Amino acid sequence: MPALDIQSVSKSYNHLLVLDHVSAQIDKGELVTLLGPSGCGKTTLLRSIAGLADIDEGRVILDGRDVTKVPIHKRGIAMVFQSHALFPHMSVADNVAFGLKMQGVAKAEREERVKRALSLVRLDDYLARMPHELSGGQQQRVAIARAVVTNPTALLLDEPFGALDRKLRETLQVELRRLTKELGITAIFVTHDQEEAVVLSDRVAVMNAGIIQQIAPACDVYENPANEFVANFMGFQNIFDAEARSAQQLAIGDTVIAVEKIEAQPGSKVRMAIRAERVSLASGHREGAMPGQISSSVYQGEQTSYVVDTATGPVTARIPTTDARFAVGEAVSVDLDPAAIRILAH
Ligand SMILES: Nc1ncnc2c1ncn2[C@@H]1O[C@H](COP(=O)(O)OP(=O)(O)OP(=O)(O)O)[C@@H](O)[C@H]1O
Repeated sequence: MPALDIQSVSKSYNHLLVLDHVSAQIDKGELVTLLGPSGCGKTTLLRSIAGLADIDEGRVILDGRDVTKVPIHKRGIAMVFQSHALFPHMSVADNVAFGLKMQGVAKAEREERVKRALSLVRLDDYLARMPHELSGGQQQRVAIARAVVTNPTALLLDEPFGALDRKLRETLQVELRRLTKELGITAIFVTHDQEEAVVLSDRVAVMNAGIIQQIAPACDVYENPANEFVANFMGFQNIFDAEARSAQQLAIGDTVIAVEKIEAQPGSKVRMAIRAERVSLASGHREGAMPGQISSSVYQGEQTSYVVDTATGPVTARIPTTDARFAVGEAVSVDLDPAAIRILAH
């Protein structure tokens, strides 16, 4: 039985369909991220699970219990938001103890659980501090401790690290993952940052226009996008038309490439994707390779990104800067790594 079963949930705001029959099953102890562009419905889905938004259709089942009509405070859910919603006039310990107090947990047990929760977020020594005496990252750690201390059936996090700098975000991502795994908490994390989703998740649900486009382990979404939207969103810089010549041959313009396997009828048009890191370049035109001309280059530190004009259109190649030696206007051969070519579903 899944810990959370989202069954065909739909929601509209002013006749605009924001969630379109969304379904997903999440196992106990699993960390799933909802990833997608601004406005795709991530927060609305999270709020629907929490009971903060009424849904028009569908059901939300938590631990086998239909909670569709159950108010938020009776769902056993804890939430963490982007802005630190700590009580400003309460100490760190009192902030974390608040939910337990509401549940009527006795003082001695409360103190014990608050200490453990704060130790899990490495804030053992901060019990007596006030929120304004903490950094932004520490405040978010307190918010997480406050959320997990009540042993929620699910922990819902809405871009909790959105306001923090990159380095701190990375630290907190690792900590959050460790914490949820240690406690066996089922968690759903909203983000629009694909790197964050890949680092954190057991599975990533990529959303667009109120629909989950793909829900799969992070490496699958990253390496085997289900369709063009997911490929684009997961950073495939090169997406173009091609033709399946046979089960193992793909024609891109006049260039024919041997690939491992194509699931398409010979002669049919397909859309293909390849990451810029899997495209290599060589000076001059070589027989059998795709000919092109360098149109721009951007230095990116360890790597340099080139855009090459080809008969198929622009192709982006990202190669180690130490190997980069191409001038704008130079004629080059473009090689696509056959193992890295992905054929996209329509
Ligand atoms: N209370 C509301 N009333 C009317 N429209 C709303 C309301 N809440 C959200 N919307 C609309 O629903 C759509 C989805 O919003 P939602 O906040 O779920 O997106 P999101 O994917 O979380 O975006 P972001 O990453 O920008 O937070 C948007 O078009 C938004 O304008």
